[in-house]
Amino acid sequence: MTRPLQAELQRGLGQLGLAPTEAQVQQLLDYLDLIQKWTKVYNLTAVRDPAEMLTHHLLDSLAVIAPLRRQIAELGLLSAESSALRLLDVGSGAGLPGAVIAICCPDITVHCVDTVAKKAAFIQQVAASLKLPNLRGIHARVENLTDKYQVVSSRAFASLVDFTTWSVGALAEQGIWMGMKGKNPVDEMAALPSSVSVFHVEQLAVPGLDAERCIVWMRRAELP
Ligand SMILES: C[S@@+](CC[C@H](N)C(=O)[O-])C[C@H]1O[C@@H](n2cnc3c(N)ncnc32)[C@H](O)[C@@H]1O
Repeated sequence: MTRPLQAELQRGLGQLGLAPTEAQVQQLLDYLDLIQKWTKVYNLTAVRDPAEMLTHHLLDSLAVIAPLRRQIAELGLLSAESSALRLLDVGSGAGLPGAVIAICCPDITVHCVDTVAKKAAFIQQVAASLKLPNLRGIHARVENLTDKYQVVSSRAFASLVDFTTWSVGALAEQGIWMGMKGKNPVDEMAALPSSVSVFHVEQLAVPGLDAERCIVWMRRAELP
C-alpha cells in the first residue's frame, strides 16, 4: 500500500467520523493488500486499480460502520445477556462489507457466506493473516443456513426480495436486514412481500465516490 493511498484512507476515515486504532488501520491496509494479491490468482473482484479499490470497496464498506453501530444501539441488539452480536454477510465475495466490519467492530462476530469455495477460503485466510478471531468464511448457499444472526447484511448481492427471502432462515427473531444499495431502490422495496417491513432508508456519503449509496434497513413485519 503506497503512502498516498494510506493518506487517502485516513482522510476518508475522518470524513466518516471513524476513529479506528492504529492496529485497525493497519489491518484495513493489510486487507487491501491481501485482496490485491489473491485477485491476481483467484479473480476475487473486477476492481483491480488500488485507488479504485480503496474508494469503491473499502471506503464504501466503511461508510456502513457508524450507521450499523447506531442501529445496534437504538434497537438494543447488543444486550448484556448476549456476549457478542452475530452478523451474517450474504454473498460476501472478497469480504465486503463483512471483513471490514470484523476489523472495525471486534465486538461483532462476523460470518461471511458465499457459494464460491475460493471466496470462503479467502475469508478464512484474512481471518488468519490479520488475526481476527471474530471473522469466519462459510462455503454454502445462504438458503441452507439455519444458525441465527441479529444482523444479516448484503452488498451487490441480489434484489431485496431475493436477499430477504433466501436469508430469512438465518435471521434471529428480533433481527434486522442491512441491504446496501446504490440509488434508493423504490421498485425493489415495492416488490417486497408483506412479511418484510422497511423501517429506514439511510442515505450514505462515501468519501471520494460521486455516486448515490443507501442502506435499506428491514425487519420482519409485525403480524396484525
Ligand atoms: C456480486 S458479488 C458481491 C460480493 C461482495 N458482497 C461485494 O460487494 O463485492 C455476489 C456474491 O454472491 C455470491 N452468491 C450468489 N448466490 C449466493 C447464495 N445463494 N448464497 C451465498 N452466496 C451467494 C456469489 O458467489 C458472489 O460472490
